[in-house]
Amino acid sequence: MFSEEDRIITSGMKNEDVDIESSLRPKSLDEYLGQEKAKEKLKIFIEAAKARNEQLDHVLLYGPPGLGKTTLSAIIANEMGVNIRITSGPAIERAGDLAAILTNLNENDVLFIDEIHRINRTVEEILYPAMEDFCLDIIIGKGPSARSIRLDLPKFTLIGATTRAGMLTSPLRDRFGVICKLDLYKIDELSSIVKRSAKILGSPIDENAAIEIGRRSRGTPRIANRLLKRVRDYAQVKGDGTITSEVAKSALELLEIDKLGLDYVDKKLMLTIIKKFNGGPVGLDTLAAAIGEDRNTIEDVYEPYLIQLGFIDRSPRGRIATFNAYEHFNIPYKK
Ligand SMILES: Nc1ncnc2c1ncn2[C@@H]1O[C@H](COP(=O)(O)OP(=O)(O)OP(=O)(O)O)[C@@H](O)[C@H]1O
Ligand SMILES: [Mg+2]
Repeated sequence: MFSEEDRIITSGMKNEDVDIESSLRPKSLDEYLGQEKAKEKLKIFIEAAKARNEQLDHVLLYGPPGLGKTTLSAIIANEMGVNIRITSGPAIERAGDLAAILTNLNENDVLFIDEIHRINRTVEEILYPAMEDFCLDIIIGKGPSARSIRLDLPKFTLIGATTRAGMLTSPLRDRFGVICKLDLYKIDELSSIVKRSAKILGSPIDENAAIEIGRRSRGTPRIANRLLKRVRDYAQVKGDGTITSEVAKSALELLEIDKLGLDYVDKKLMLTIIKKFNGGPVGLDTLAAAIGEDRNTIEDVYEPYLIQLGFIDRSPRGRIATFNAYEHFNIPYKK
């Protein structure tokens, strides 16, 4: 019925995002709102590396999609005053592809590998010595005459991004000196992001409207920006372009986003636990089969927000719907 493309609150990228995205992307750590813990750590390490005139240690960023991993990587390179080369795990097919990228880096550059958990085994093995000793071991020739030569690489910083650190092999994970977890954003942080974006887009917005949009953004800046763009269209057509809280509310209602930002997949997931499995516990695989979604998608995309809302508890025996969830869906709680 619906595809992922139709979901306005998908945290994945859509085509329309590409052009506006770049204008909304913060360029420095100070412009990057929220994620105070990660920012504080990074500030110190960046300052220290710069003072020593060295490359920054390798950084692993993990967290749900749309929280700003790509943005943060570009900011790190910017703050270090170096170039960034962007690629992704699935894009590097052969060991030779990675070797070509690595040998073309300049001293202290950042190599950003998105979805690093999807890198293949042979490519991953090239990364180990590259990350640890900044060298490549290349085998030349075949059979008895084969020999291995070492090629020195420029000192570089690898920034890896993944939705879950647990999906990385431990030898790879152990080679990152800085590990930063990005958390879902709080409503006030999201409303600040909305206000910042509205300013860049040239749309006047009320404080309460910004909060209203923030509240329905599932803790995710990418969704906050997308909702803002839709609400802005509505304000332009139905009003004078100013985003008041009335305008925001009507627009969001029209988009069928409920007041917590839940959409039909979230509802289906919660109501399946509540009605079909009597509130749980229900195992992840069983739940995934019941709602026709992939188990990884449930874990990475839907569950983090439902857990933050306190709608789902994880127990060793499976997922449980909480009192809050029953209350939200107006279903009498019987436990
Ligand atoms: N801390 C922030 N402050 C302001 N805007 C932000 C922040 N984080 C992200 N954004 C905005 O959200 C958008 C999405 O961020 P980004 O593409 O970096 O997410 P991501 O975590 O890399 O997502 P994915 O995991 O899907 O690749 C960006 O265009 C940016 O404008
Ligand atoms: Mg990204």
